[in-house]
Amino acid sequence: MDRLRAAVSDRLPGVKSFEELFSELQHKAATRPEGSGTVAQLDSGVHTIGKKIVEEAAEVWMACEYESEAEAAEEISQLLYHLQVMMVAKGLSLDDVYRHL
Ligand SMILES: N=c1c2ncn([C@@H]3O[C@H](COP(=O)(O)OP(=O)(O)OP(=O)(O)O)[C@@H](O)[C@H]3O)c2ncn1[C@@H]1O[C@H](COP(=O)(O)O)[C@@H](O)[C@H]1O
Repeated sequence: MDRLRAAVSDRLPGVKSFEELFSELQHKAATRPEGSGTVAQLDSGVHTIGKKIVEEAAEVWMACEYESEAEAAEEISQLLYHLQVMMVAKGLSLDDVYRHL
């Protein structure tokens, strides 16, 4: 728990954690604000979200093999986002996934 607290307090201001992003996406799904890309993704369905995950995974691979660390990190963040969108689409919680880690 101390390590978790240290990791949170070390984070740059304005930078969200995996858990914070997931809460935000769940809130967007529940409130459906105008202009939300997440709501549009959710409306597009599991098949389209799945294709996006595969596309982002390929971008992660390419960035890690051929691009900078910063570009690799950005692609990884996008993959994590789209995985979270799929979790919300499927009604999965963080614990549903964490129990397999
Ligand atoms: N972290 C993300 C995030 N990562 C990736 N993406 C989306 O994933 C796309 C990936 O970019 P690419 O360049 O790979 O894709 P692209 O092919 O150019 O884009 P598209 O043609 O697919 O739109 C981006 O265009 C975003 O639409 C994200 N969209 C939203 N978020 C966060 O999710 C939260 C809710 O966002 P909204 O629902 O848009 O309010 C906010 O905190 C956002 O910062």
